[in-house]
Amino acid sequence: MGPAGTLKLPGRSAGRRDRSEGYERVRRLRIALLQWSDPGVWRVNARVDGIDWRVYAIVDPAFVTGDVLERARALMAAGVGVLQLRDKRGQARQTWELGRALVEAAEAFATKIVINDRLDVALACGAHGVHVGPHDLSVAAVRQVVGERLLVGGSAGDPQRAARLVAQGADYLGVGALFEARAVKSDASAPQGPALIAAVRAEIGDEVPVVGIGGISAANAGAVAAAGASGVAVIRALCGAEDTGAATRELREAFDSGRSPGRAG
Ligand SMILES: Cc1ncc(COP(=O)(O)OP(=O)(O)O)c(N)n1
Ligand SMILES: Cc1nc(C(=O)O)sc1CCOP(=O)(O)O
Ligand SMILES: [Mg+2]
Repeated sequence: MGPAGTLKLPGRSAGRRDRSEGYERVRRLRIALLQWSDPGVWRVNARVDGIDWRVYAIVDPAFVTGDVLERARALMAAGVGVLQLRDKRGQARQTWELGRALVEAAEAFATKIVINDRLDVALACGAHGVHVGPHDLSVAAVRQVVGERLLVGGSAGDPQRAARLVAQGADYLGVGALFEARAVKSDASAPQGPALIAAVRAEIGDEVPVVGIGGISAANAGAVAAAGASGVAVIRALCGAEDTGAATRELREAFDSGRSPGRAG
C-alpha cells in the first residue's frame, strides 16, 4: 500500500504526487513521444489502447425506449467503442443475465462492455470492465481484486479526485456533470460545463482517457471535445433516440468537429 491507501501497482506503481519530479518528467516525455509518433492512439496499457472513446454509450434500462438488448446491439453496430450497462433496478440476477447477453453480442463488434457499480456482476458475466463512483468500491479496491484483468473506470467531479483515481490505477475517468443531468441521476452535481474537463486535464495531463458525462448531446459534444475530452458518455441522447445509428453518428461527428488534431482517441 502506498500513502493514503493508494496501491502500488506493477508498471503504474505510484500516483503522480508520490513520484519524484525527474521520474515524472521522463514519464511525460515518453508519453509525449509515443503520442507524437502515432497520434490518435492511447499508450496507457493494453486494456485501454486501441479503444475508440469518442462515443461511450451508457445503456440504462430505465431510459431505454424499446427493447434493451436491441438498443444495445444497434449501438454496437453503430460503432460505439464502449458500452456501459447501468442497471439501477437492484437485482443482481437480472443485471448479470443482461450483462452476459451484452458480452455475447459484443463478440461480433469492437465494443468493450463495462458494468456499472458491480464488480461481482462484471466478473461473473465476463465483461471487459467495471465503472465505480464515490459510493461504490474504490478504484484501488477493485484494482486489488482484478489486477490487470479488467478495464477499471472511475467517476471524478473535480481535478483532485481525478488525480487520486489515476494514482489508484484507474484506466479511464468519467468526469461530470458537465451539463444538467439531475433528471437521470438525482445526486449529480450542478452543471460544471466543459471547463471541468480542461481543469482535469490540467491536473492529470494525458495520462488516461477522460470522457465527459452529464447532459451531453450532439449540440454540446463539440465543446466537450474542444476542452480536451477523449469522448462523451451518454444515456438519454442514445437510449431515447428514434434512430440509434443516426444519433450515434451525429454525436460522433459533433465530437469530432470540436476535437484538436492529434488528440488520442
Ligand atoms: C462513464 C461514467 N462516468 C460517470 C458515471 C457515474 O458513476 P457514479 O458516480 O457511480 O454514479 P452512478 O452512475 O452509479 O449513479 C458513470 N456511471 N459512467
Ligand atoms: C450517470 C451519470 N453520471 C453523471 C456524473 O456527473 O457523474 S451524470 C449522469 C447521467 C448522464 O445521463 P445523460 O447522458 O442522459 O445526461
Ligand atoms: Mg456508481
